[in-house]
Amino acid sequence: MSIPKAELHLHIEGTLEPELAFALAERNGVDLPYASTEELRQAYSFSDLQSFLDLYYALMAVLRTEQDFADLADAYLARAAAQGVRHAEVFFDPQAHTARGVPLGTVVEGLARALDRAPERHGVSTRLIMCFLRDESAESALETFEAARPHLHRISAVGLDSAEVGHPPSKFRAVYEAAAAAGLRRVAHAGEEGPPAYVREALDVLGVERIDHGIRSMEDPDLVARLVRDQVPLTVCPLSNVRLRCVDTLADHPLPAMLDAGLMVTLNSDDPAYFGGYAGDTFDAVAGALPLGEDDLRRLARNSFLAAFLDDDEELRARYLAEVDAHRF
Ligand code: HPA
Ligand SMILES: [Zn+2]
Repeated sequence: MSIPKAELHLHIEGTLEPELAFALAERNGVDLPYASTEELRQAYSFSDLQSFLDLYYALMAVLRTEQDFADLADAYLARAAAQGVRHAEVFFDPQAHTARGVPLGTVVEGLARALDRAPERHGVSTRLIMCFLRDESAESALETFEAARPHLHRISAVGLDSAEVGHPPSKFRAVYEAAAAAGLRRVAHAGEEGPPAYVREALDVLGVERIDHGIRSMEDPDLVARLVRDQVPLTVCPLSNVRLRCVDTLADHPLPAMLDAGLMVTLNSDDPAYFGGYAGDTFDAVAGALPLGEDDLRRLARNSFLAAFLDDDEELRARYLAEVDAHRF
């Protein structure tokens, strides 16, 4: 679906398509334990978040140089633009790379090379969001933040991702305080596999402005009432939820109930190379499987720009919103 949209929940490492993984493996002399792209694709069958993360981190071995990160981001931006994405807020996982000996500067400067030219090359504006791995220690997150200080002019926000259960947001209070003091915006994954209490903690302890996923909030009516009252954006990823078995089938997804409840929901692709679709594919899939009308789809697209970190360019946000309003299905 080509309606103009912002992508607010997108892990750049999750856009690594099998073809690019093999090309980078060859360029860098990295051995992949798969004979072909088809064999690799067949491994994309997940039982939960952890089973996905194991493959996701393993494949990152092919990403080594600035050019690799630039090529990865440029390939994503081209695909996103072709599916109506006008603005992309891109997550990256620095610790997944520094742990393999790839310097943080290589990652940030490589990604920035592609992001900087995205407006002319692809007609896409961008922001970069640095995520901490919640299954690593709080000290490691703080060290990562300190290492990122020379690059903060490139980074708009911090986020929190990886294995959720057993790693509550409160573990990261200190690094979120440091990020806020440095003027960064704050988001966090919460309520994907973890309980509604993690969503509350992300808001109350970490001071986040948006919740990534947040679908399990629906189990807690008081929390839903608060999220509606404050219009806290939830970056929902239905294809991810089905592939990681947080939801049985797309037809069972709580997206319509979330919209009915008055929640500020946006639609996103999370790790599109692994979960079966980019932003436009995700709009197509939910439109096909769920009782959503054109008004709902337009609302989801409007929400994506309203929830975007475009406060420093309200003119651009207004232009995007006007494009959504002018869209004909
Ligand atoms: O959906 C996700 N959840 C947590 N961590 C992640 N890292 C990439 N995708 C995800
Ligand atoms: Zn995610």
